[in-house]
Amino acid sequence: MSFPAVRMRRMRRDAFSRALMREHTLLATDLIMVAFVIEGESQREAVPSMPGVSRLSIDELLKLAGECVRLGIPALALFPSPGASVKTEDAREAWNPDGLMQRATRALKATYPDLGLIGDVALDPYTTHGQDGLIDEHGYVMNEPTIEALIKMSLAQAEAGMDFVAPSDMMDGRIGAIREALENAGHIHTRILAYSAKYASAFYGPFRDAVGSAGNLGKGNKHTYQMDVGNSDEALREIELDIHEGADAVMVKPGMPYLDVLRRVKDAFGMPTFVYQVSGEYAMLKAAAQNGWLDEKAVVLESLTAFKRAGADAILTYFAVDAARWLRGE
Ligand SMILES: NCc1[nH]cc(CCC(=O)O)c1CC(=O)O
Ligand SMILES: [Mg+2]
Repeated sequence: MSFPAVRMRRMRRDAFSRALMREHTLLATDLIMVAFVIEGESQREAVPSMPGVSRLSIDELLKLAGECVRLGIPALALFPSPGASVKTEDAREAWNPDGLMQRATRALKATYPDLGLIGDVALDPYTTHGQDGLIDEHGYVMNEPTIEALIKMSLAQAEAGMDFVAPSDMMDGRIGAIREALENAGHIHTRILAYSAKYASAFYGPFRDAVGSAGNLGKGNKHTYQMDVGNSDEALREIELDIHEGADAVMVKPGMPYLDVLRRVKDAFGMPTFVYQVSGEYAMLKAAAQNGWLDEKAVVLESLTAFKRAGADAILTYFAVDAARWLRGE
């Protein structure tokens, strides 16, 4: 059957039939807000490379959490920006029971027990060298010693009440090791969101400014553990391993340049599949909008809908609060 019997434009003519045939609709419940946490009180430090994003002290974080709850955003992903004074070669502050993440988690859980909390598990905010793991004398990130540190970090977060630990480090075998440690400690409900297919991307630049690891990393890079940009079969192998090691949800990161990977992952495994619209994606959209070159609301909602179309079950995005407000017409 062809033209004129088939006129694709017939269904597009009116808003009601466009609505009826729409395959994917973005909801506030698809979104995970991302926040950077700092010490202090009443502190909001603007991140210059991410206009509109601030690092928040715990009391300010509580206000953001309240807004997430009001808007129906199910979860908040926490990233610590602990400051230079606690950074060490061995990152030991990461598992201090009274460290920043642990205090933030307890405060949030006390006030908003139903808001899901996702804790980043990686050493980069806590190391003097800015790598996600512990390094040997050549600067190579050592796999097993790093896993031992990540286990301690995960247990500290779980103990504080974190709902999801989210290892973003890309060490081999860490999901299984963390799962076993959580089970042995009785944390049978703590979920693991595995950053399984995490690429060595230049789109993380503004994030490294935000958590204060950029200066420490210097000219270093993360190519010996994060994935090569040219690969997607490898992403499927990474995801499969993490599923077998006990991940509850898997992640593809970055987002917009990796929609093909997202689709392959969702099709291959049918796992809860999350995607991260990272800091550089935020900065790109924001900068163009601030120049008047793009319509911010339109492009942000379009980009988030595209993640759903590509197979994402949930989206970590710095735009979560804005997007949820726009979806309600606020
Ligand atoms: N463990 C580090 C980490 N966790 C999340 C991001 C990036 C997030 C973003 O760019 O928004 C990074 C940066 C990196 O791998 O260097
Ligand atoms: Mg892996």
